[in-house]
Order: sequence, then structure tokens, then C-alpha cells
Amino acid sequence: MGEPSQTSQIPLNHILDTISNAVFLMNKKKEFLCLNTSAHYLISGSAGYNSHEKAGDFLSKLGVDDAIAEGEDKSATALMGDLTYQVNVIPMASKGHPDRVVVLVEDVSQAGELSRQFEACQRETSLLKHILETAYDGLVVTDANGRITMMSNAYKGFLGVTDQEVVGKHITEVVENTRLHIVAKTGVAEINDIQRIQGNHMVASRIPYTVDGKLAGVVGKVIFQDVDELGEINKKLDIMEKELNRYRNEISKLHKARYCMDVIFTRNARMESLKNHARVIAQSDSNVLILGESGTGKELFAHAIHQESPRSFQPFIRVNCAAIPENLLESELFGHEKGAFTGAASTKLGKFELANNGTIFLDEIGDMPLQMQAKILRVLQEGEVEHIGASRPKRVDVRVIAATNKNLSEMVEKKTFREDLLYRLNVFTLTIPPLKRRREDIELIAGHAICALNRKMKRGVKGVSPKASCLLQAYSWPGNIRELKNVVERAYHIMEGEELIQPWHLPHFLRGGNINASQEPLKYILENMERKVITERLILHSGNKTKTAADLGISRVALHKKLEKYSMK
Ligand SMILES: Nc1ncnc2c1ncn2[C@@H]1O[C@H](COP(=O)(O)OP(=O)(O)OP(=O)(O)O)[C@@H](O)[C@H]1O
Repeated sequence: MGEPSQTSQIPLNHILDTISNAVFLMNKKKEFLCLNTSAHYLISGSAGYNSHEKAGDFLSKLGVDDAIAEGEDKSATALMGDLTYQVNVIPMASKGHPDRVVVLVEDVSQAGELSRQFEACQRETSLLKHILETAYDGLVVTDANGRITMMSNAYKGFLGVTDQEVVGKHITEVVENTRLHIVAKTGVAEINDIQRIQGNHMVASRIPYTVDGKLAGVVGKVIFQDVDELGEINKKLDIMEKELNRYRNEISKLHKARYCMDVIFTRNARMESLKNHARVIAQSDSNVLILGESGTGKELFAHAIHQESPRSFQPFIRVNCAAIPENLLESELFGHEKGAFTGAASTKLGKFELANNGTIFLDEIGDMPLQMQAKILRVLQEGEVEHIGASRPKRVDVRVIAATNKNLSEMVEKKTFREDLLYRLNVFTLTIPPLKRRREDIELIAGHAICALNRKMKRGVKGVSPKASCLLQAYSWPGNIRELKNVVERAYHIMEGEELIQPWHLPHFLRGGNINASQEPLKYILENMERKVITERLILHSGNKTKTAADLGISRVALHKKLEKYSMK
């Protein structure tokens, strides 16, 4: 105690000094006999402060002067500034006459705030309980481990369960097809998902909640209308699902490989061995690189490899890397999230995702920008793609077939193509020879093209005349099979009732014999010229080889060797 007193005893003083209430002991004349440490603090902010006057003023402001003077028992709450005090006046009797009073003062301002907070909390809890009890939708709350902490009455009613049967249970034990426990791990909200519960389609939202910044659980909400309405909605959804499946089938047909190995027509031994090799490659999951000039049939091979592979029932997705503007290529290949950039109005799947479990055909890979090459490499290495704007990647299982007419090794040297990507792609490489290296295919492919046109146009063109055939043989075909098919198609359409394509149906550059226009090496120009002359003389002598040899000034044996060389036998 700060102040000595005639009546107090030492141990009692110590006890009084330890309590947090301010204790004032005084006689009825308001003379202070004793103040404990808390009382000193209350009136002056420090211990041992000795001012009875200030203490008197303080008690007067609390409005207990009368009770002190009368020696009355009094309990009151007093406001002083921002603070609230609880005051108790307790009379003390000596020899039966009350002549002293103890005044106990306690600052209860904080207790008031706490009790207000407590009351607000109680109000909120009961409101929450009310919402849970009356909510029309199904609400369920789980903790971070997916265990149910609360469930709305409507949801319990719908599932036919009681509180005892659900609270504390793992959500998967109570709700079918739930994902709340997954959201409790990922922390990523899922809004308006369709969830099938007890044979009904529900619109479900799963929203994670945090406490002190840590994932603490998930609030799940399922929307169900009244049962009749729900039945109607389910019927509509079933119809929509069927429609969707129909469209899915249509799309998967569109994404199917269209050609098999049998439509790659050839009489060339090297091409036959390439087809056999491709059949073997098709059975593996390894990436394939197809090289060859434009129009040689690289895409045809890609389709055929997919078609003969175990993935043939899965999608075949073609991407022309040269045809897509650089700024759109990433979004085309990997997809984007809604709002990832201006114009990204909705989430879009990338080609890699569309090709999942199937094959992606990266045509013209040599035209792929370097920056994108790095991203493709990542997909090949990690088997994961990431939408632009997404926070986590998705796993994909895709076989890559790439093709180009560029010289990738040269590009690697010039540092315009990544070496590591080349090694990832060329697990198997197929190099398709140009048409001028397999002239025996010219007539065959021209013949098949005419048959296809006959089927389409319902006509009966029989083939190519020997003279026209000779011109086709003599040309160098820089555009390869695509060019040959175009020439045949053009001729087909300008024919006027003839049964055979004649030289005058062919374009001028074929008839003009401008065979070195393609800047071929001298050897091929000479060979082309030789083939052309032999063919013309054979026609002139109606196929008589003795006369033709004599006319050409060479022996019959020499003519035979040349006919063999040019596949003209
Ligand atoms: N052996 C073949 N038999 C029949 N048609 C073929 C053959 N090879 C190619 N074609 C046809 O030739 C055309 C060009 O083929 P394709 O598109 O596969 O060539 P490409 O090498 O991929 O061309 P590009 O490099 O310009 O993309 C297609 O119409 C294709 O069907």
C-alpha cells in the first residue's frame, strides 16, 4: 500500500496491492485512510502518488459522495470520458457503528467492448445457423481435411441424413461425386459445376475459405429447385448432353486422320520401304519427323501413321505452324484462360489439349518461331501444357509428328532451329523423295487422280495419251504430287469429250519443254531430255524398239537399258 494506516495490517496491505481493482478506504468525513497501488494508478497514472485531494475529486466524479457520507451500500456504473467504471461502496462497521467505507473501482471499458463483440458474434452465429436451417439451396461446410462441420437442413433433407450422421464425416462418405475435398487441397474455387447427386444434375459451387491466411476449409453449395422443376431441368440437361455427345462425335470425326497407308500410291522401291518403315513406327509412341519437298506427301504419311497406330481412335490434330500469326500461335497451341489478354473473352483449349491421347501434327515446323520452339520443347519434355494466364499446368499425353520442307540441320547451324528440339523430334525420320526421283509414280498417281475425278464428275476419262504421258514424264515437278494432281485436274476440266488427256490439255510450260526452268542439276536436265526424246521416238515408231534404236543411233541393248533406267518398260 502506498500509505500507512493505523488499522491495516502488513500482510493485508500486500494482498490489496496485488489486486487490479482500485481500493479506497476512508472515513465518513472523506478522509482517506488507505489507497492500494491500483487506486494510485487510477487517479494519477503512477504508484505512490500522494494526493488525497485528487482521490476525493475522482470519487466525487463517480457520483458516490452521498453514499460515502451516509455509509451506504452502493453499486453503480459511471462513465468518465471514454471510460466506464464499476463502483462499489461498502460500509465497514466498527463496534456496530458504520464509520468507514471501502470504495472499489474497476475500469470495465474493455469488458464492455468485449461483451459487445461477444454479443455481435452470437448474433452472427445465430444468423448463420438460421441461414443454414432455412436456406433453399444445399449448403455444406468442411474443414481443410474435407470433414463436414455444418450442413444445411435442406441438404440434409435432400440426402435423407441427420446431423449426427454427417458432422465429422469425410465429405466423400456423405455426398457422391463431390470435389470439396479436392478444393480443400487446391484452394481453387469451382463455380457452377454440374454435379450428379442421387441421379439428379445439380449446379455446384465450391468456395475455399481461409483463416489467418491459411486454407481452413470449403463452403459447398448445390442448387436444387423443387423436385418437379428439377425433373424438368434434368430432362433438358439429358437432351443437351445427348446433343453434346453428337457434336463431340462430329468433332472427333473431323479430328480423325483421313488417310491410311494404302492411299499412298507408289511403284517406287524406296517409297515402298518408307511405307513399311512407317507402319512399324506407327506402333510406337515415339515422335516422328517427316522431311521432304513441298507436295511430296508428308501430311499423307502423318495421317497414315496415326491411322495405323494404337491411337487411331483418338484425335488427330493438325497445326500449320507457318499459317498462324506468331502472336496467336501460343494461344492456339496451349490455349488461354478467360481474360488472359484483351480479346480472351472465354477460356479456350489449345491444340495440345485437343490432341490429348492422340496425335498432334506440327506441319511446317521449320517455320516455328524460336520462342515457341522452347515452349514446344517443354511440352515434349514434361508432358504438360499451361494455358496463357493459368496458374498451373495440365498433363497431356500426345504423340508428336512434325514435318517440314526446310533443312533443319542447316537451321540448327544457323541457330534458327533449336538443336535440342530437333533431337526430341527426330526419334524417327522419314525422308520422302521428290517426284522427279520416282518418275514411275507419275503415271500411277495421274491415273488415280483421273479415277477420283471420274467418280466425282460421273465421267469416263480413260487416262493419259502416250504423247501427253511423255510430257508429264519429261517435266521436273518442283511442286511434286500436288502439282501433278493440279495439272491432271486442269486438263480433265478442259477436255471436250475426249477419252484421253492429250498434250494440248496440258499447260504451256509442260508442252514448251522448258525443262531447265527449275534450275535442276545438269545430270537431271540431260536425263529428262533423254527420256523425252526416247518417248517421242517410241511413239513415232508405234513402240517398235528396233526401229526406235536405229532412229536414235544406239543398239537395241542400249535402248533396253535406258528404258529400264527410266522405268519405261
Ligand atoms: N503417294 C501419293 N499418292 C497419292 N496422292 C498423294 C501421294 N503423295 C501425295 N499425294 C497427294 O498430294 C497432295 C500433297 O500431299 P501432302 O499435302 O501430303 O504433301 P506435303 O509434303 O505435306 O506438302 P506441304 O509440304 O506443301 O505441306 C495431297 O493432295 C496428297 O493427297
